[in-house]
Order: sequence, then structure tokens, then C-alpha cells
Amino acid sequence: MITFEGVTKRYADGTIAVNDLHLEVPTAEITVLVGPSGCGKTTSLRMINRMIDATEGKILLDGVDVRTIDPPTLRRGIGYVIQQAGLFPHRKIVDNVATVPYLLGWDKSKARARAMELLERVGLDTALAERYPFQLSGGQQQRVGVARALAADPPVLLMDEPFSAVDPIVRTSLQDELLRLQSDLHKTIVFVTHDIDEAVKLGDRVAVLRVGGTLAQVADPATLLSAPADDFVREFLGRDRGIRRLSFVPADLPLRTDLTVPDDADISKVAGVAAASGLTWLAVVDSGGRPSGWVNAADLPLSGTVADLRLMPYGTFVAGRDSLRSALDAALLAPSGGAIAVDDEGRVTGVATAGALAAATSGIAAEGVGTGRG
Ligand SMILES: Nc1ncnc2c1ncn2[C@@H]1O[C@H](COP(=O)(O)OP(=O)(O)OP(=O)(O)O)[C@@H](O)[C@H]1O
Repeated sequence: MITFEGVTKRYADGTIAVNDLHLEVPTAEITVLVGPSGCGKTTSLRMINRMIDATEGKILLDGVDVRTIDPPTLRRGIGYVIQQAGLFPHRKIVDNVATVPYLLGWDKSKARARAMELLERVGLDTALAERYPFQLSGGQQQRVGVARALAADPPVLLMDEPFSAVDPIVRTSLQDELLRLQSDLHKTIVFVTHDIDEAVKLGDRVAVLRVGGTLAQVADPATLLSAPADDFVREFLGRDRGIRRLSFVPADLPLRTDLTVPDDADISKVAGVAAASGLTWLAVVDSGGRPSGWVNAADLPLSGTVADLRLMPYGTFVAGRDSLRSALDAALLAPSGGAIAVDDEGRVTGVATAGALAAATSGIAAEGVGTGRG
């Protein structure tokens, strides 16, 4: 665990970058430092590995004041990843990744073997190992940066806006990869970003800093979104706070199993199912149990089968795994306003109606009453 105890950093020109910071970074979790430009995120991060020394206060690493550990020893146990990867341009990828093992005096073949294993681990083709950094895309370079930071298997990883220089799609896949790696590796990660979406996606805990280097709030993402501590945090979380919050609410929706029809059913059967259920929108299911679309029983021809009908678009969610946000997103894809629940194999398990979704979202809003405005 990393603990900031009343840490202040005053630069030589008098700038107070970090002001009396008290923060706990639990072991094996991702703690994100987020806040507007200049709020002291990078300074806070670099005080952990002593690239910058605190002016006042202490940072404890498992109870030991980092100021009592000499920087090279300290940094051996702390991986560091920065924006644009910061790779050595004249070293091959494999040698970049093996940098710390070489420094630790590992023999070359062991260090290279470790580097190859890590390249695979971060999702890179090992054929890239013999290239130089300029021969890789930005996203690939960033993965190499992560692999290099992990090379000596440090318990702590500091990541300073590691994914901000790549396009949004690559960025999403790097974030997903980091979460996947973390579920295996359980490192203690401190991650700096100015992007609140990235913060709530990656963080087990999110610390929001304000300019002047003070801590505005630290909480798990769901709490942060539902109960921002003050106007500054609320504003920083932005206008989509309500929608984003739904990502942390499981889609525990009542599922109707009487609203499906097989794709070879006769029209009269469709009408019968609609009449019995009292609802007109029905989900059409193929012979493999997978969804094919929605039909509106209020708009049926007099005869024929479901196969003759124009099916309307649909969205699905996995009940018991996906969030309420995913279920709502699925509903927004369908003119029925409902979402089709599927299992992990994509087979239909039921239907969440528009009414059930509305009830679930208003229930969430009611829970938030008194914990935040707007
Ligand atoms: N070497 C320095 N000397 C003086 N002031 C500095 C120095 N380094 C940073 N600062 C100032 O300290 C404050 C915090 O800087 P820091 O880089 O920690 O912020 P940040 O939150 O990481 O910002 P950004 O998101 O823009 O990278 C800023 O006002 C910055 O100008």
C-alpha cells in the first residue's frame, strides 16, 4: 500500500503543485488521479518514485518512507509508463523491454526470453521484437511501454497519461488490455489521466484533484458518480454523469419470457402471443435460440408466417453480467424500446420491456436523491 501523509510540493519558484495531500493507494488496486491541467497529478505520481521529492509530509510504501530508500533501489520495484511510451529509439523492441532486466544483471538470453513473454502478454506479435520503435504504431509502442514497465515484475506501476496520445479506438483497446492484465497480475497501480471517462473505467478508486493541488474527493467510481462531494467534482464529472453512472449498476431487470415467437411461427400465433401478454412488441427467435429482431403485432398481415415480416432492429444485453447502461443502449437500438436478454452464448433468455427499463432507471434516480444535483 502507498500512503500520502500530508504531502506538499512547493517548486523553487513558489508554485504549490500539491497541497497537504492525504491519500491511500491500496495494494493490488488501480487508483486513478484525475483532475484539470496543472492540478498536480504528475507531481504526485513522481513523488512516489522520487523523481521529485516532497517538500513536506511523507509517502510511505508498505509503511517505509520512500525518502529513506535510495532512488535506484526504489525504482527497481516500481514500473513507470509515460505518454508516447518513451522508448529508446535506437534499441530494438526486445531490448527496450529488457532494459531493467539488463540493468539488474540478468543474462542476455534470460532477459530476452522475459521480454518475449511480456510482448505476448501485452497483446503484441513477437515478430515485432526485432523492430525499432519508429517502425511501430503509437498503440503498439504504448503496449511496449507497458511491457517494459512490467519486465522486472515490480509490485507497483505508475502510469502517467499512458494512453492519451493514441486515437480513441486504440485507446479503448489499451484500456481493456490493461484491465485484463490487471485481473491476472494484481499490481498496485497509480494511473494519472485528465479524462474522467478513463478514470471511472479503469479506477477501483478515483482521486479527483483540483488546481492548487488539493484533493477534492476520493471514492470508487460508482460513489463518485452518484455522490460528488461538491460543485467542482460535479462539474468535472460533466453532463453525462447520469448515463455514466448506469455503467456501475447491474442490469437486474425483470425478464419476460412470454414475449418471444419463433421465426417460423404462423401470424395467428404471433397475434395470440401478443394478446395473451398484453403487449404488441415481440422478440423473434431463430431455431438456434438467437434473436432475429422485433415484430409489432399491432401491424400484422392477415396471413403468412413470421418469415414474411420485416423484422425491426434489436439490441441485446447479458443479464447478470452487463450493466443497466448496456441494457438501455440495447433498448435504444430497437423501436420497441425493449432490450433482449441473452446468455453468454447469445441465446435469448427473456425480454426487458421498455416499462421495466423505465422503472429501473427511475429507481436509480430515486436512490441518488439528496446525494447530488442535476
Ligand atoms: N519544475 C517546476 N517548477 C515550477 N512549477 C512546476 C514545475 N513542474 C510543475 N509545475 C507546476 O506545478 C503545477 C502542477 O503540475 P503537474 O505537472 O503536477 O500537473 P498535472 O496535473 O500533471 O498537469 P497536466 O494534466 O497538465 O499534465 C502546475 O501549476 C505546474 O505549472
